[in-house]
Amino acid sequence: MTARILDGKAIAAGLRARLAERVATLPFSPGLRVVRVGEDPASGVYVRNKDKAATAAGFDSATIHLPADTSEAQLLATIAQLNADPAVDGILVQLPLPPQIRTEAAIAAVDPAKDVDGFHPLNAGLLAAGQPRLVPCTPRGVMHILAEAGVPLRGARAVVLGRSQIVGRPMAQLLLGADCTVTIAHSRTRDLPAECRRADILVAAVGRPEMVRRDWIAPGATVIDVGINRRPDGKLVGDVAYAEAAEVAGAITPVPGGVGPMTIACLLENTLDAAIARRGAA
Ligand SMILES: Nc1nc(=O)c2c([nH]1)NC[C@@H]1CN(c3ccc(C(=O)N[C@@H](CCC(=O)O)C(=O)O)cc3)C=[N+]21
Repeated sequence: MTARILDGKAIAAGLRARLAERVATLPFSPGLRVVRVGEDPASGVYVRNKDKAATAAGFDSATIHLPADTSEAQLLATIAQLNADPAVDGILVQLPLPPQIRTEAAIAAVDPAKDVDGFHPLNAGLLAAGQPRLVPCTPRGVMHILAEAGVPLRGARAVVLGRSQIVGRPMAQLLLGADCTVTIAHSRTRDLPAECRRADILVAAVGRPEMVRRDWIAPGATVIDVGINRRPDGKLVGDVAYAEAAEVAGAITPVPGGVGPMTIACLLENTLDAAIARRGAA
């Protein structure tokens, strides 16, 4: 068998087009502000792509770039200004942050109503309580891909590989909310390959290049690769050994062109949701 390729790039383009149509009907431009501290190189590409996508879809998007030696107090003051600015609907503090800033402090400083990353403990807690409000972009994007691909969720066995606050945990909550039987596996899981082989839907989000091999995948399973790792030779690879996995899986997302573009489209979707919730327009 050779797997169906789940084209996240195309699905993201469709989603962005629908969002742009909705934005065009609003009496305002939803405001998105990305706060970047320092020069993390991976963040550079991401911030540029996001800014381009947001502007093209009619959002009022801008990046606030602070120097690498910004103090935590200075960052919190910048966030407070954005919280207070009525034109700003969505705030994203780009991670990773430099070591002098506590990530939890920055995340907790964002007004939960403007937290378009869905990282604030209030939004994480609401999701865990089964009352999702603003949901992290990458897991939201994965749910769109599964829906577009027509993957049955009710009663399906889903294994999420990775337990981060950003992807693994919220991903598991969304799949549970869609009536999957969910396992969260991680670096300390005993016999990881056997655990993964039980999955109808396998979501790999560990950040280890090509860790998931052919024999970790049940024939016909849907494989979602969240990893974006740059190899020493410059090539972008996922957490899944793509070529061999595609020989057993029923469907698989590529890297690049899979989950990554969905993350950006869902950032716009969250920003539109936040804008409508805040301003009461429809
Ligand atoms: N507060 C915060 N929120 C984030 O969502 C966040 C963050 N910080 N820090 C960095 C990571 C990384 N991230 C990516 C999103 C899309 C692509 C993407 O579109 N990738 C393209 C390839 C781009 C390329 O060629 O490098 C693809 O997979 O096809 C990549 C990376 C969001 N992040």
